[in-house]
Amino acid sequence: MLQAENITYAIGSKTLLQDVSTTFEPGKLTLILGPNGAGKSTLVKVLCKQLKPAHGEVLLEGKNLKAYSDLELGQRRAVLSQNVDLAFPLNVWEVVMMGRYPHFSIKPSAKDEQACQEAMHYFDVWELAERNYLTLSGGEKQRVQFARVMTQIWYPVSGQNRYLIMDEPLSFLDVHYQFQFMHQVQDLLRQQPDLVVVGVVHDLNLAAKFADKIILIHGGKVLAQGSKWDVLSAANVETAYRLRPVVMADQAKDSLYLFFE
Ligand SMILES: Nc1ncnc2c1ncn2[C@@H]1O[C@H](COP(=O)(O)OP(=O)(O)OP(=O)(O)O)[C@@H](O)[C@H]1O
Repeated sequence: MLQAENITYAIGSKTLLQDVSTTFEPGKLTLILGPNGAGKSTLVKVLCKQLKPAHGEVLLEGKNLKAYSDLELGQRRAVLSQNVDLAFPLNVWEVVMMGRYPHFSIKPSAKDEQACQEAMHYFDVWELAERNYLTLSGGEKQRVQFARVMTQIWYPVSGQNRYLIMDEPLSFLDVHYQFQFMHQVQDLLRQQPDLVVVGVVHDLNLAAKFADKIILIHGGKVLAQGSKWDVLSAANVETAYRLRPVVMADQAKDSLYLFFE
C-alpha cells in the first residue's frame, strides 16, 4: 500500500499542499481529480519522491519512501509524467525498452524483451515497433508510454506490490482509446491484484465510471475522498470547479453522470 500522511508542501510562502492524507490500495484504481492549479501534479511528485514534503511522510509498504533507493523504487514502481517527450530519435521498441532499464545493466535479457513485446501487444503498439517515436501522433506516443511504464513493472514479484502512478494519462487520447485504456487498467487490476494504480484525470464522468476511489483536491487540500457517491456530489463539484453540475444518479445500477449547462 502507498500512504500519504499529513503531507504539506510549500514553495516560499506559497502552500501547494496542505495536510493531505490518503491511501492507495492494491487491486484498486484511485483517481485524483481537481481544478487547474489545485495541487494534483504536486501530490503525484511527492508520492513519487520527486518532491520532498515540508511536513508529513509518504509510506510505501509501511516504510518511508526515503528508505528506498531510486533503483529499488524503479523495480517496483513506474511513473508516467505529464507531457513525456524525447529530445533524440529512438524507435518505439527502444522507448519501451527504457522501461526495463532498472532491471538490467548492460544487455536486456530474454525476459526483458518478452516484457516489452507483451506490453506492446497489450497496448496495441506492436505494429509501431520500428517507427521513429518522434514521428508518432500524440495518442500513439501516449500508448507507447503506457507500454513503457507497464513494461517496467510487467512481472509480479512475490510478496511485493507493484505501483503505477500516472499524471494525466488520458490527455492525448480520443474517446475510443480513453475507454480502452480505462478498461485495460481495470482488467490488469482484476488479473493482478498486487497492482496499485493511481492516476490524475480531468474527466469527472470517466472517474465516476472507472475509479474505485476518488480524491478531489482543491486549493492544495483534500476536499473529499472515497467512492464516487462520497465525492461527486453537486456541492463538492461546485466548490471545486465553480460550476454547478446536474447529477444523474442511479445507485441501484451504480451509475452516476454529471452534466454542465
Ligand atoms: N515550482 C513552483 N513554483 C511556484 N509555484 C508552483 C511551482 N510548482 C507548482 N506551482 C503552483 O502550484 C499550484 C499547483 O500546481 P500543480 O501543478 O500541482 O497543479 P495541478 O492541480 O496539477 O494543475 P493542472 O490541472 O493545471 O495540471 C499551481 O498554482 C502552480 O502554479
